[in-house]
Amino acid sequence: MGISDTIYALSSGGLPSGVAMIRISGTRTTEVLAKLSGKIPAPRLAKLSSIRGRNDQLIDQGLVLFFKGPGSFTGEDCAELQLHGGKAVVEAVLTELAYLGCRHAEAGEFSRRAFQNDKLDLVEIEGLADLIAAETEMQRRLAVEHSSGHLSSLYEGWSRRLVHARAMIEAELDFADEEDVPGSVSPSVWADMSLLGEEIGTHLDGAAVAEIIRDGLNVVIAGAPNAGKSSLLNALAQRDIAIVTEIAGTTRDVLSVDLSLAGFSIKLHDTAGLRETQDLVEKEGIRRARNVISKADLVIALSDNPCDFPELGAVGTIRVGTKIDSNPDLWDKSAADVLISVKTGQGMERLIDVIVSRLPDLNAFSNFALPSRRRHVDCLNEARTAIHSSLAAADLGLDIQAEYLRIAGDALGRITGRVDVEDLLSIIFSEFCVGK
Ligand SMILES: Nc1nc2c(c(=O)[nH]1)N(C=O)[C@@H](CNc1ccc(C(=O)N[C@@H](CCC(=O)O)C(=O)O)cc1)CN2
Ligand SMILES: Nc1nc2c(ncn2[C@@H]2O[C@H](COP(=O)(O)OP(=O)(O)OP(=O)(O)O)[C@@H](O)[C@H]2O)c(=O)[nH]1
Repeated sequence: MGISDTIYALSSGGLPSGVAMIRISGTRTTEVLAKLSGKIPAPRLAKLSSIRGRNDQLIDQGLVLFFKGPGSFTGEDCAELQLHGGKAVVEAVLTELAYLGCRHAEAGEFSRRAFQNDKLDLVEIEGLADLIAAETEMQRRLAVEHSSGHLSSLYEGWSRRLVHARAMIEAELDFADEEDVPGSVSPSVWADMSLLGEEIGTHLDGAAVAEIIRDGLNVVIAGAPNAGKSSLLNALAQRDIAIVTEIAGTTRDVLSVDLSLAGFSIKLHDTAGLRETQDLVEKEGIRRARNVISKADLVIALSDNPCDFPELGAVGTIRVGTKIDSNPDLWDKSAADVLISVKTGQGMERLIDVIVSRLPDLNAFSNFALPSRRRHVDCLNEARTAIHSSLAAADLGLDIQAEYLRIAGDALGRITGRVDVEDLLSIIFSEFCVGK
């Protein structure tokens, strides 16, 4: 490796902070530590040291940790400097590291090295990125299943079963008599492949829920002008985000806000009131409203008049009657799912309960080992299809059946990164922050 194979970055967050952590990785780690702190501490023991720059000038007193490769996060020699989290302190140490010939790490570069040194596979690395990005409890639980290796073990178990089946088939092909057509493979092999296809199918059933947990549920507030849409958005967000006026047609563009409900991330969108109009700007607003409604996971349809609910044709709709403080007599029970007044707060808790009841039922899943990324889902689908093709190809010969199982194994291997993923790496690692 060249002179700048040793990388560094501030791995902790914004400054100033109580303590800041600078991480170093690469072949020159010990040399750099010796220059900065005079000595190399015993591996994995935090040692309080003076950190000195050129001319022996004291920069800070902090904790120094050394991790001898390959027993480190990246698999290389690594070090951590846990400093006082002042801007100038950190700046001085980073400057010193550059002076000593190290290079600032790129986003995700520590994790990339961990992958290259077989410390982490791609599922774990993607899980780490998700764990760092997680804002809700559900996102954290999903991510930690990936980052901790649980999902990787599941996929590796499946890969081993495929390899075993292929080995049994190859043995039959190799050892069948020259004149003989290859005989049959033990039925238990096919029974296991059939079971594996089902297991992958069940696992894939969790993908829709995982996607909602990871990317959030799209909830759209829709209805006629003046129905109280913007008032509801502001009330649910507990912030003054949308402009509220008595003028019908106030909201033009789609306004979005992120909420956390029952541990789920919700993307709530306020839209322009739906009506016939000649106003060009309002027309465009309504076009955008219809567009987000068509992509919604859930629509909250508002009306301040029971005879006037918008017909949206959307998948999941909650019908909400508004302004019941001013028009209580207009409504009978059957007209709406929920009646609210943003002004008095009446019905708001019930509305939230109804929204939560429309969220995926996590009790249906025994754990959070769910496929959360398009990339995983595509590979899993490919593997399942190939297994089914193999099972259906009994008439075409064992070699064709074995080839389908090879395709299935490769698809699974691409999830964890054991097979053919060079072109994916830059995309995956670029999602990371620097220092990870
Ligand atoms: N101070 C500090 N805290 C941290 C990290 C870190 O790098 N530094 N982590 C960074 O993400 C996470 C912990 N993850 C880590 C993963 C592996 C190793 C490591 O040294 N692995 C070696 C030895 C394993 C062992 O002794 O059990 C190895 O895998 O060989 C360290 C931290 C969260 N907390
Ligand atoms: N009395 C009463 N008035 C309400 C309530 N909610 C909203 N309003 C009033 O109804 C009017 C319209 O509210 P908005 O929230 O702007 O309605 P909107 O559906 O977003 O309207 P557009 O942007 O025009 O589509 C405002 O004057 C609000 O103060 C309520 O619960 N009770």
